Amino acid sequence: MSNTPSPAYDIDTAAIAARIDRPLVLVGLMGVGKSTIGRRLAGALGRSFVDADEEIERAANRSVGEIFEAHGEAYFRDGERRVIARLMEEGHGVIATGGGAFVDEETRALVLENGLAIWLDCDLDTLVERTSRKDTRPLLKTGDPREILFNLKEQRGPAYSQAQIHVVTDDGPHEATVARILEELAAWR
Ligand SMILES: Nc1ncnc2c1ncn2[C@@H]1O[C@H](COP(=O)(O)OP(=O)(O)O)[C@@H](O)[C@H]1O
Ligand SMILES: O=C(O)C1=C[C@@H](OP(=O)(O)O)[C@@H](O)[C@H](O)C1
Ligand SMILES: [Mg+2]
Repeated sequence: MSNTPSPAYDIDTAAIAARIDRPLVLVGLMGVGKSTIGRRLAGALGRSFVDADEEIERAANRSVGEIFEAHGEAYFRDGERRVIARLMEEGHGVIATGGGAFVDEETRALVLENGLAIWLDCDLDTLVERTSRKDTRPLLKTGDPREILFNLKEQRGPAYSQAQIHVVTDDGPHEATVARILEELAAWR
C-alpha cells in the first residue's frame, strides 16, 4: 500500500489504514457527530463507510421514527443488534452506530472484540443544539430534549467509556474532529 498521506490532513493516513485493518466503530450520544464524522473519517482513510441506522431503515423499509412508532424501542433494538452483527461480519472500514447500540452488551462485546470503538463525546449544550436541527430522533420527542440527553449521558457513560478510543469534540469544523481521531489512531498501539 502507498504511504502517501491524505493531502487534506497533516498525518500519514495510509499508514493508519494499513496498520488498523478492523472496522472503526463510532459510538456516543445522539448529535455527537457519528454519522457525519464517520463518513469523513472513512474518506480520509480511503475506507468504506456504513451507517447502521440507514442499514436498519433499509432492512425494515421504514424510518427509525416509523419503527419506534409501529413496534416500540425493544423491537428496534433487536433489529439494531442483528444489523450491527451483520455489518461487523461484512468488514466495513468505518461504521457509524446509533447512540443506543453500544449500550447493548452483546453489541458492545462484539465491537470491542472485532473492531475498534471510538467514543465521540461533547458537552450537553452542543448536543442539544445539534439534535434540534432534525426531528428524526424518537427518543427526544418524549419530553424535554435537554433533560433526556442529560439523563442518557449519565446512564450510558459507563458503556461508552469502554471504547478503546475517546475523542472529545467541540464546536470547530468537522475536519478538526476527524484530525483529532486520526491523531488518536496514529498513537494507538
Ligand atoms: N464536529 C462538528 N462540528 C459541527 N457540527 C457537527 C459536528 N459533528 C456533527 N455536527 C452536526 O451535528 C448534527 C448531528 O450530527 P450527526 O452526525 O447526525 O450525529 P449522530 O450521528 O452522532 O447523531 C449534524 O447537523 C452535523 O452536521
Ligand atoms: O441514542 C439512541 O438511542 C438513538 C440514536 C439514533 O441515532 P444517532 O445517535 O445517530 O442520532 C437512532 O439510532 C435512534 O433514534 C436511537
Ligand atoms: Mg447518526
